[in-house]
Parts: sequence; C-alpha cells; structure tokens
Amino acid sequence: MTKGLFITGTDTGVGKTWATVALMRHFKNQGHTVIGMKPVASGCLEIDGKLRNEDALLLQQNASIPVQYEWVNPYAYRMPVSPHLAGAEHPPVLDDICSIFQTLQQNADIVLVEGVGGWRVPLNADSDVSDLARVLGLPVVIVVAIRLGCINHARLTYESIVQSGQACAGWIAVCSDNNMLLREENIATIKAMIDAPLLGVFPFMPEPDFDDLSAAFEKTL
Ligand SMILES: Nc1ncnc2c1ncn2[C@@H]1O[C@H](COP(=O)(O)OP(=O)(O)OP(=O)(O)O)[C@@H](O)[C@H]1O
Ligand SMILES: C[C@H](N)[C@H](N)CCCCCC(=O)O
Ligand SMILES: [Mg+2]
Repeated sequence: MTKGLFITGTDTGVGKTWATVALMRHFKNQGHTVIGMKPVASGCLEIDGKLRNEDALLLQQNASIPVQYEWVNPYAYRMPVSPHLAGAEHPPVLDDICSIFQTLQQNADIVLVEGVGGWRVPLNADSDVSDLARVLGLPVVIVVAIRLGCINHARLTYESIVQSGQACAGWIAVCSDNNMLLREENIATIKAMIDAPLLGVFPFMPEPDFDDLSAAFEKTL
C-alpha cells in the first residue's frame, strides 16, 4: 500500500465521499492510522461564522487522530459551483495544499485525498483536479456511479489519467441507481475496458453503513 490515494470520480455526486470514508475504515481495520483530506470544497455552509463543508466534516470525524478543520479543508467556498468560479477571489494554491498534505502525512500512515467534482474540474485559472493529484504524487482511484452514461465517463476519466502519466490504482463501482438496467453487465463492460483493477462494488444503500462498504475492499486492498 502506498502512503495515500487520490479519490476522483466520473462526476460530482457519484459517491467519492462515501468511498473515501469506506477506504479510511478499511485501512483503519487493517491497523493503519488514516487521515482524509478534501483540499478544495465548494458548496460550504456557514457554521459559527466559518465556512464548513459536509464532506470535509465527515472526513475529519473519521480520521484516526484529531485534525484541525483547516488542514482537512484549507479551501472552503460558499457557492455550490466549480471551484475556479466559487473561489475566484481566493483561488486554491497547489503548493499550499502540498505543504499541508505533507504535514498530514507525517501524522498518519495513510492520507486519502478526495478531489472535487470530476478529474478535469478547474481549480483556478491555471490548474485543475488532475494537476492537484499530480503534485501530490498519489495513485488515483476512480469512483464510478453505475448509471446510464457511466461507461463513457469511466473510459474518458481513465484515459485522461493515463494520458497525464499518473498511476490509476483502480476503480470502485457504486450502485447508487437502484433502477439501473443490466447493472452487472455494465460493471463487466467497464472492467473489460479499463486496465486497472476493480477494487470493490458498493451495493445500493439509502444510508451509508461504512463498515458494510469497507468490506468491499477485503480481497483487493
Ligand atoms: N452505495 C450507494 N447507494 C445509494 N446511494 C448512494 C450510494 N453512494 C452514494 N449514494 C448517493 O450519492 C450521493 C452522493 O454521494 P457522495 O456525497 O459520496 O458523492 P461525491 O462524489 O462525494 O459528491 P461531491 O462531488 O459533491 O463531493 C449520496 O448522498 C447518496 O445519496
Ligand atoms: C458543489 C458540488 N457538490 C461540487 N463540490 C462541485 C462540483 C463542480 C463541478 C464542475 C463541473 O464539472 O462542471
Ligand atoms: Mg464528496
């Protein structure tokens, strides 16, 4: 196991946060200390005068050790839009994120980093999510929501990761559409078309049970 993973997805709302928490649970069950990071988040709420993101709060709650919010989520934006728009006045600086990431790495065996939206979402005028994963030097996991359109999105995301020269550690199938036709066949199709391991299949689950979800990685990670 490398000392971290970067969790991206085929889109926003595909299950990256649940997958990241399930991976944290899995590595904790193996005896590792784990911290989760969501460096850039848009769609934050003001709590006690400070912007807070629900994904980041969940990652903070699930860390092996107490971690200050600003290290989990250094860039928190109010508007639920692409971060280069939400953060136009105070854009993310990748070097700053790297420094915090390195500090977190000194405090845990494994640091898992959740992206924002999909792989090519712009973060500022010059960089996007793929650049963030590259500067952090982490292998990438793709979270794929198994719904109509996912084959195309999964292939495009995988191809873009490969093209950028980054390692793809595998992908996770999230069965979030209970009415999806030919679900198994869709998963098999992506499996055959992506040259990276299927790390786990998450069943449909109205409320997250992270112990159940983490069991998906028992044989692969
Ligand atoms: N296994 C599942 N079964 C059913 N629904 C699911 C499952 N996983 C995720 N979902 C649904 O998808 C929603 C989005 O999941 P999640 O918040 O993890 O997505 P995300 O990719 O992290 O989104 P964002 O881009 O906002 O960070 C959940 O709130 C839930 O409603
Ligand atoms: C607010 C939302 N939940 C995400 N944090 C932001 C998703 C940005 C997607 C941008 C895009 O690809 O068009
Ligand atoms: Mg999320």
